[in-house]
Amino acid sequence: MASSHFSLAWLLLPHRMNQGNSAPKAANSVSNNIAKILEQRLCCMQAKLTREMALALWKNFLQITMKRILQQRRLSLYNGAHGYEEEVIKKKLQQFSGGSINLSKEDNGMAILTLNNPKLMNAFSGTMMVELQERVTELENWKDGKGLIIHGAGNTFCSGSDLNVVKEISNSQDGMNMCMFMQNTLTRLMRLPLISVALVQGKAFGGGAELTTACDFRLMTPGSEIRFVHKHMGLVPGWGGGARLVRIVGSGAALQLLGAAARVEPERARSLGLSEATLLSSEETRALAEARAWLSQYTEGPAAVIRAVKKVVAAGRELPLEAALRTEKDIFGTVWGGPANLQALVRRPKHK
Ligand SMILES: CC[C@@H](C(=O)O)C(=O)SCCNC(=O)CCNC(=O)[C@H](O)C(C)(C)COP(=O)(O)OP(=O)(O)OC[C@H]1O[C@@H](n2cnc3c(N)ncnc32)[C@H](O)[C@@H]1OP(=O)(O)O
Repeated sequence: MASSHFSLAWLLLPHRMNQGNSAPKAANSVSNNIAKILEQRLCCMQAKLTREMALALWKNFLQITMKRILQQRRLSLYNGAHGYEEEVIKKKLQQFSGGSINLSKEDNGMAILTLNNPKLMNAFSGTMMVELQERVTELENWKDGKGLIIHGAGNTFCSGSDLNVVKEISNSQDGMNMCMFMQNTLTRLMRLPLISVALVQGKAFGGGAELTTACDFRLMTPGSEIRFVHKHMGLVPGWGGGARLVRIVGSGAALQLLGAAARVEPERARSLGLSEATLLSSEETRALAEARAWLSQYTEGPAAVIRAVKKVVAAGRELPLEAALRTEKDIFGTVWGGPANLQALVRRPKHK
């Protein structure tokens, strides 16, 4: 605005000064000088404005980037202080390609994350581990999101880590770094302000079984199974699936499932509280439609409220009581007097 006013004045000035015609030379020289001074000032101001705008944009960019990095650090478990070398393990994982992790975000606030490596029963290649981290970052930055369904391509969920990769990184340093990398990603996944569902079709084995526990709910199709096969691989869960399983089914049942590498079919999963429901269809498209319908009962409504619901529950699930209560207070503050709250006060619904 300011710069356009100045340009206008500068354009008008010589014309005005020439109107009288009484002392043309002197007037011309004065007008030229004034014009020059104005031109110089204008240039200075434009340069200053451009500099200020660039600086403001840069500051804004830095603030957003810092906020994101801090948010990721806050939501993650491991950083350099824990001997975790993210860039080292990422570089390593990038060497083992295959498959992909696909994300589709829908206008209704629901996202579908597809584990896509059907040739290997959707086992996680190195690049898929890195892609999962990227997709989680994308979901963290999706402010309209309310729900998430994770499923596998080709009618099966996931058979864990790609054993070809496991073999290549079987030394202790790589193993620890991969473990911390996946724990960070799955912890951030679990803490997303989205209500998440693992749709288990076919097999969820090893790391695949662990991934299901990072979701709020599990739905199973007829004939599917969840199996923590780690013991048979001479391992224990390392992606956080052991700790989360204890919180879902209790320590006794977790010990049974891990200790026997037991096959958990839909009925047993339901009775243990590991699965919320058994779907009617085991056909890929129909099962996904059923999962959407099931999830939509929790995601209908304004995003701000649904996300607040998930945040309150996540705090209650993870934090000691006093910290959870304080967090609940803060989250309450984000919805109290908000649009949905004010509209409800006008509507005064009866909750019959
Ligand atoms: C820390 C590591 C730990 C973790 O992350 O927590 C792990 O996850 S370790 C991996 C644990 N998973 C396994 O050990 C699964 C091993 N695979 C199987 O038991 C079976 O393949 C199956 C998943 C039960 C499927 O059996 P089936 O339906 O009979 O199919 P195929 O066996 O013919 O499998 C097709 C094809 O896929 C390959 N495959 C399957 N899983 C993996 C895997 N995890 N890594 C690498 N490759 C895998 C399988 O070998 C077949 O390939 P081809 O032999 O070339 O046909």
